[in-house]
Amino acid sequence: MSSAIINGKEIGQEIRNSVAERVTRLKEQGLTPGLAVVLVGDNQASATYVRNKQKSCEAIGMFSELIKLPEETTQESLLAQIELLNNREDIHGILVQLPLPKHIDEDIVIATIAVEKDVDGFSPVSVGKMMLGQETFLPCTPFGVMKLLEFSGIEIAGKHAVIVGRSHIVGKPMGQLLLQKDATVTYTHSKTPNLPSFTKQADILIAAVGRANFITKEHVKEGAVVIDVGINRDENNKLCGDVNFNEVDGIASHITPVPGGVGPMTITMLLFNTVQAAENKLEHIVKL
Ligand SMILES: Nc1nc2c(c(=O)[nH]1)N[C@@H](CN(C=O)c1ccc(C(=O)N[C@@H](CCC(=O)O)C(=O)O)cc1)CN2
Ligand SMILES: [Mg+2]
Repeated sequence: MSSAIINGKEIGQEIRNSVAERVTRLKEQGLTPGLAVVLVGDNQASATYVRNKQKSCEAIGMFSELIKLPEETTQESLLAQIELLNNREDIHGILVQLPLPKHIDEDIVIATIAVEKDVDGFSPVSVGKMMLGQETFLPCTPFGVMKLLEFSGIEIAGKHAVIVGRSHIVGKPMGQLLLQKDATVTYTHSKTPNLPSFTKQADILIAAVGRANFITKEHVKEGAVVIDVGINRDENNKLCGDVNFNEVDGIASHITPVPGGVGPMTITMLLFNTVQAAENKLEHIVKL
């Protein structure tokens, strides 16, 4: 029997509909949520993601502004742009599309974004708050995975979640969010010996390694929930995940496809966070 497909396009659309209603309510109160997207250089994939983010904002009535800077932009002038956005009343969320050109220090740039506008949830303060379980913006991809699990009715408490990958934007926060929902979490990575001996124990397996079709049937326990965060190109230049879907289909109880699984949730949760940022501001004004 085939595994149940977790459809990120459908779940994402459902969440976007409710975010759109929140946008309408904010506009009735005279506030249009605004997102600034900063794109440096000419990475084609980044340009596509940024375009999709802007289109998604427009589709739900949010304002978005693209700040497009040339590849040779200095770190100093990028930081100055972010400071300007930090101080703008019409901008509630700021995101800097990653990766940045090599001569720019990503850590310094991200740390410059005002925490109340950090809708990617990447700044050290946002990450610290997340670790402490405090209210903050959660990073969009792991936040989206939590929503996929929730909407699919998958129990997390008491389950063994195994994460493959330890990036700052996916693997590390993913483990934290699952831990906060009472999963037992194991982190694995490229230097983990005998990887299948760990992944085979997973009730929930999160693949975030960035290697095409890396997770095969030998990594997966019968009945596991398999979440594929990878976006890769295979030898035929076809979009594929970190999981060899055809091999794992039928072994897993549930599986996310690529495309159409985790990917659409990343932009959905960005919209969600930006609306939240605008609502926070309105609440602040009301309190004053
Ligand atoms: N500042 C940020 N930079 C980057 C992030 C991020 O969350 N914030 N994540 C990735 C890229 N990314 C968004 O920026 C992103 C990647 C993929 C998708 C997506 O919808 N994927 C589709 C397939 C798209 C395709 O056809 O190529 C899918 O999986 O269905 C959305 C967002 C790195 N940088
Ligand atoms: Mg760099």
